[in-house]
Amino acid sequence: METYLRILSYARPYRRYFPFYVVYALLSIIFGLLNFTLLKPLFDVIFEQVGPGELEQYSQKPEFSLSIQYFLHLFNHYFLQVAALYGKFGTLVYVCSIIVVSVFLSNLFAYLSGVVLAKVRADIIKGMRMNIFDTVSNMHMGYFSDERKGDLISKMTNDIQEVENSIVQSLRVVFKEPVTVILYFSVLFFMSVKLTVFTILLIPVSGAIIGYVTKRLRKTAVQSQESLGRIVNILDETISGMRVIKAFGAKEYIKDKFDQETGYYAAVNISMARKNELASPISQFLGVSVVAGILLYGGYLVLNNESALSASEFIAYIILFTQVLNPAKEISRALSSIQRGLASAERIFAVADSKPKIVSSPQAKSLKSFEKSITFDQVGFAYQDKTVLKGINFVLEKGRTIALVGPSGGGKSTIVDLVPRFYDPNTGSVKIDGVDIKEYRLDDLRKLMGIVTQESILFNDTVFNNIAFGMPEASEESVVAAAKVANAHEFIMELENGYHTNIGERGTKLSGGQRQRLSIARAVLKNPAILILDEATSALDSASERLVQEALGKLMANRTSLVIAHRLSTIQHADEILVIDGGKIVERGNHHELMDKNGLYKKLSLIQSF
Ligand SMILES: Nc1ncnc2c1ncn2[C@@H]1O[C@H](COP(=O)(O)OP(=O)(O)OP(=O)(O)O)[C@@H](O)[C@H]1O
Repeated sequence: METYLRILSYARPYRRYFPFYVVYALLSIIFGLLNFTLLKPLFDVIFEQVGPGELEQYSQKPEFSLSIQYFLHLFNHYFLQVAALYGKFGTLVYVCSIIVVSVFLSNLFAYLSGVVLAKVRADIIKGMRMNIFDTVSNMHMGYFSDERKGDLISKMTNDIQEVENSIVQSLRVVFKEPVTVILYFSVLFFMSVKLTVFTILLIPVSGAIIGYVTKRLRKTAVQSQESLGRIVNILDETISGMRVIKAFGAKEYIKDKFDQETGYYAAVNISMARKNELASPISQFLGVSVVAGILLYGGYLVLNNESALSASEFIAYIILFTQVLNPAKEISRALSSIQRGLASAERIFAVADSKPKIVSSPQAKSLKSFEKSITFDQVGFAYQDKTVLKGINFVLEKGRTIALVGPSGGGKSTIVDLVPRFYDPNTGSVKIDGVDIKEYRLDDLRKLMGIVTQESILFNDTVFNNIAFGMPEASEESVVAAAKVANAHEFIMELENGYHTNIGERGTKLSGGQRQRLSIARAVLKNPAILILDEATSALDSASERLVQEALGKLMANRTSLVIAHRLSTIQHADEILVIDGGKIVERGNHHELMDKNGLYKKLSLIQSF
């Protein structure tokens, strides 16, 4: 229930539509009901059931009062007048015309209420999507290594779709169908209390049976959505890793994996469908059984003259009752789909409720410029319980470059990730201009930095938008200027549409070196005070390598840079080199000092393995 209400809370901004919906829905129900209440007089006329007493009774117009009695009387008054004037057939035409008009109105209002609901439904889902997207984009980096990507994508697409299909669809059922049932039952009560009490006694029994079936659906729904998450994961890995899969002949392996998961998904869905499909036949069967019961009991009462119902009233009663079955069935069907939707909604809300571990503190200071230095003071860090950094101390002065080198897995990437607060240290602190970076506003801190990663992170967009990423106000000239500094302008101009060429997903239409130069151009345009650079390890051909090196050189010139270095040229130009191994700084100094030391650095440089 709590989850359900929470979904509805997304509709709060649209509550002004609710009165429209209520009015339309009520009118639709009332006009629908009118059809069936016309049946009784119709039968009366056809079966010639109207006695002289009744004729007498309705010959006068009634005194106005706001009661069912008044309207019934008024209706019968006109009805008998029409009957007297036009005869049986004329009355039939009269009744049928009213039926046609009221069916038309009933459906018109049903349509209008549906339109209002569709708007609210679309808005609820949009609100949910935006909410999740926002939450996920605010999460700290660690979250993305803990959560499976496929599962996240699946939650943001399939689960939301499931909520849309089931729960929001059932909104109609929440109001319209129960009101229909209540109104129809009121009329039934009005017609015969005895018979209606009898039918109401039968309903909880059928309700309990249907409830039992639908409750079991939820667990299966969770399994199904989790499996779908894994399917998306495999698909994502397969498509992004197609090159490796083909080269290593791993097609069969990945196919088997996919086959297993889709097989499981199919099995879960079959089991879910079995339960789901059961709901409708069961309610159909129970419904007809109830009608048969009423026929039997009511027929007995009528035959033995124990009921106030006339024969035509009894038939009208039965017909009206069968009309209650439809909304009742809708309610039972909605109950089963709500269970599925709730399972999805819970998965979505688990994401929506995750709290980012790295946020600006409420008293955070603004940080407009970088003046003096970045300091690592006794920094220690662990991923969960795996310690990867211990007692890291260094000072990076403004305008200087520090290069981090060392064997793989030593902790270099982790060190640079602490500067933009992708992670926070467990012990010690990282300071900018003498103040712990946790005390600055996160946005301000990151605005000072430009990051060029080992793999060029490009988006399926134009060259222009990839360079001006996060800077929508950047001018054409500034983007071109940045591209020129990054040695990218020439190749961009050779592309089909120059700066407006779409570079494909992750820039697959470009070469490795071109991708790197685009990433560099992006950093040049941002012109950050602090540059964090993770040099690519993959070797480029010498011409391309020279262009990239030159571009990097220009990017780093007169800038404060923290570089994970793999190129000897970068290392030689660094003011200080920190050799990182096993989470510690094991050697430090410039190139010559370190070569003289005869330690790990010398060993690494001799085998060229930075
Ligand atoms: N998200 C993570 N969760 C758990 N452990 C991690 C995570 N990221 C890295 N590690 C571990 O932390 C250690 C340091 O990794 P890091 O990436 O900082 O090393 P590195 O020196 O940059 O290596 P490389 O040169 O290969 O990129 C490694 O042992 C690695 O297995």
